[in-house]
This record gives sequence, C-alpha cells and structure tokens, in this order.
Amino acid sequence: MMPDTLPQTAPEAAADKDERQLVMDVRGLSKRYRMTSAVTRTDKDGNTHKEQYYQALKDVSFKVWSGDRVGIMGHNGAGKSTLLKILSRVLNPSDGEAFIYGRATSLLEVGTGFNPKMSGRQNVYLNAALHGLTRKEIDQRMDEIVAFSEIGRFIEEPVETYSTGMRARLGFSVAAHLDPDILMLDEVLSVGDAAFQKKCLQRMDEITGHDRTLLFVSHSTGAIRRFCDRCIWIDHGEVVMDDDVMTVTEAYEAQMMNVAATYQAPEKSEPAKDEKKSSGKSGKPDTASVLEAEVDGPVAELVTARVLDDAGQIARSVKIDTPCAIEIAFDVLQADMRVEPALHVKNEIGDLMFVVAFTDGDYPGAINKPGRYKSRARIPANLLNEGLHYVSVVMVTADPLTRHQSVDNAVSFSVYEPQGDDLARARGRYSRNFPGGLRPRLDWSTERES
Ligand SMILES: Nc1ncnc2c1ncn2[C@@H]1O[C@H](COP(=O)(O)OP(=O)(O)OP(=O)(O)O)[C@@H](O)[C@H]1O
Repeated sequence: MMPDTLPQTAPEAAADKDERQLVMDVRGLSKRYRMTSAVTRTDKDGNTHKEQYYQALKDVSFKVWSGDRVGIMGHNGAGKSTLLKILSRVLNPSDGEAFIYGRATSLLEVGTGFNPKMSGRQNVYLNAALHGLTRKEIDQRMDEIVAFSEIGRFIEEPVETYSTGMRARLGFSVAAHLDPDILMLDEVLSVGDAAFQKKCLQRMDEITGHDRTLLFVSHSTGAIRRFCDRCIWIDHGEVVMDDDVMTVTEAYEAQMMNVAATYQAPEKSEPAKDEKKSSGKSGKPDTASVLEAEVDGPVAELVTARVLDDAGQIARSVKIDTPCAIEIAFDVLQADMRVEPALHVKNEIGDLMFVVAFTDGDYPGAINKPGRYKSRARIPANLLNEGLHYVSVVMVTADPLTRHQSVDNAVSFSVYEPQGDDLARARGRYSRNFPGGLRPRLDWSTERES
C-alpha cells in the first residue's frame, strides 16, 4: 500500500536534485493482471506464448522532483494507465512501492469517483472533501470550479445525466482547483471538447508553474512537448528511456514512426531500401504530366539529404515558429542536361501537402556541367502544421519536364508547438487542433471603418 500522506523526511528527500524536493519515489513497480482464461501473447521479440497472467508493468522505477513536468508515453497497451492507476491508488501493484511526498491529485480518481445519483455540485463537495479541503475552502472555490467546468445549470442535475465530456470537464475542474502539489492526468486532452482543452492546458500551465509537479500520460508527442520538460517512455511495461522531453520524444518518433532527418544514398551495388525507394523509370510521380526519363544511363542522383534547423544543425523536430531547411547533395552525371531538384512534402497520413519546384536563379547547373551540387530549400516559419512531415526528392529536367530519379520519403521531421506566444504562432485565440496541412501565419491589418 502506498502511504496517503508522506513520510516528509525519507532519506532521498534530503538528496535533492538541483535543490528541489523529491515528491515521488517509484521503486520496482510491477503489475500482473490475472486473466480469466489463458491468452496467447506476443512479446517484443515476436515470440508467442500462453499466459494465465499478464505482466503489464515490470520493475518500473523513477524519481520525480518538485516542479518536474513529466510526460509518460508509449504504445497502446504499454502500461501507462496501469502505472497512473497505481500512483493514484486506484490499483495495487503486484510488487514494488511508490512513495508520494506531497498532495497528489489524479483526474482519474476525481472523474471516476463521481457518484452518479448525486448532483454535480454534491459531487464537487464530496470529491474536494475526500481530497482534504474543508467546507469553507470548497465554498470559496465552488463558483470558480463550476464556471471553469462550463457545466452551467446542469451542476444541479445528477451526474448520471451528464455526457462523458461533461463528466470529464467537471472532473478536471475539481482536480485543477484542489491546489495539488502533484497533478496526474491521463489523456485529459482527448476528452471534453476542443475549446475546453485549451482552458485545461492554460490551467495546467498556471498550476504547474509554481513548483507544482505534473505527470501527464499521452500518446501525442506534440502534447507532451507542449506541457512537459521530461518524458518517460514505457514499452511493454518497462521504462526504456527517461530523459529530457525532446530527447525522448525524438527517439520515440524515430523508432515508432520512422522519423529520420538524414538520407544517404545506398552504395551503388546495394538495392535501394524499401521505405526510401529510389526510382528511375519506375514508380509513380506525385504530379501528373511528368515524363519518364528516356535517356541512356543515369542523369542525376541524390547523394544525401538532411533536415536542418535554424542554426544549421540536423533536426528531427522543428519548432512551428522557426524556419528550417531541406539540404540535398546530388550528382549531375551527364553534360547538357539542366537537372533541377524538386521537393514533395507529405504529412503523416501520406497526403501531399505541396510540391516545391526549383527556383534558384543562381544555380551553377545552368551551365550544364556534370558534378556534385549542394542545394538548400528554406521552409519559412509558421507555414507547416504540427505533426510529422515526409520529404521526397525528385530530380527532373525541364522541356519537356522529365523525371530522372525520385527518392520517396528521403527525410522526415516533426513540427511541434512549444508553449508561448499564441499570436506569434498563428494560433491566435483558436484553441483547437488546426485542420488542414498547413498553418500559415498571415499578416493581418485591421482598421476601424465606421
Ligand atoms: N484489468 C485488467 N486485466 C487484464 N489485463 C489488463 C487489465 N487492465 C489492463 N490490462 C492489460 O495490461 C496492458 C497495459 O494496459 P494499460 O491500459 O496500462 O496500457 P496503456 O499504455 O495505458 O494503453 P493505452 O495507451 O491503449 O491506453 C494491456 O495489454 C492491457 O490489455
């Protein structure tokens, strides 16, 4: 069993990290679920075996210090919710311990703890009291909790009449006003409507800004980057990485989503890899009216491609409000063939976002000499939407437009939105996820006319 309140002076509590207080000490947590019937499971090495028990967590250990904003991510069924349930004391571990030194509030507890027959208001009293607030403290916060939840007059109705979203809104509202030292949230952003998400996020900012601690379970690298500074990656019940948020989310995207910011042409003797198919006369171009090459021998060949950030460093992830560049090196192999590269940019579900033709007026290839050329195309800040982007490189010659080589998904990168100035990031006051492939920031000017 986990202590409800804290041993305030655990040995580790004195051994602060950067002078900060230890607020959570998770030691060797394991969880085995007993299955009602034996099931066949496939482990991460691809071996299948029959099991009566399912090991959802294996020897999970980590420490959290005050002010840490920890994202917990992993594939479906990785064990994230199981971990959060144990930390929220909704579930007992099979092995190990989790000490919490501070007042922890979990949306899980608050939301699932509602009594369906009681009104929203009664549930607020009940839940807030269960978390140690006095009647006077609850009275002081009640209006704010109700207003924040946007439940309106339904606050007097029984919770069983609420939609899932309303329940989640009230749950978050109570959790967020309990003044917790540690706030634990499980995909809160996926429930409730999108406008409410923004309020939750702002509130998370407010309440995590003052040395409060956040544990946030999510599938979304974007959400974790926005709200966390550290990330724990759980895979098949085990911690595979625990580091700063960019290091972990980039590694996650590289492994789980094949994001790769560099491309190197295969050795001549090797066939091209499937996922980065290099095609000459075969393969379909993304645009119509491009002729296939009819000349003898290769005309041009992509040698390397890289995604670079604003500082010229290789980048697998790029902030939405900073420019980046696609840099390619290519060989022109025949004289008098004015080779020009083009870029095709797709989003993570494979929709073509746009094609960029070659527009470098100073291109030395205009003199038609064979040789190696290096070219950079700069993608402006505030153009792409959040999410993954895959860049294919195509080598063409004009008149008639002929495609000589196309390297599908040569490089990829993710665009993410950190916290900060919404007006500078084309977000304005729009709280939802932006639909559409692009998210340009246009210059608006407004005058009063009457
Ligand atoms: N009560 C239960 N009995 C048996 N197995 C369970 C039970 N609860 C969860 N599991 C199993 O434990 C594993 C981990 O589940 P958990 O919900 O913690 O994963 P998760 O990482 O939160 O997944 P998701 O991202 O899909 O929500 C899953 O394989 C799940 O099927």
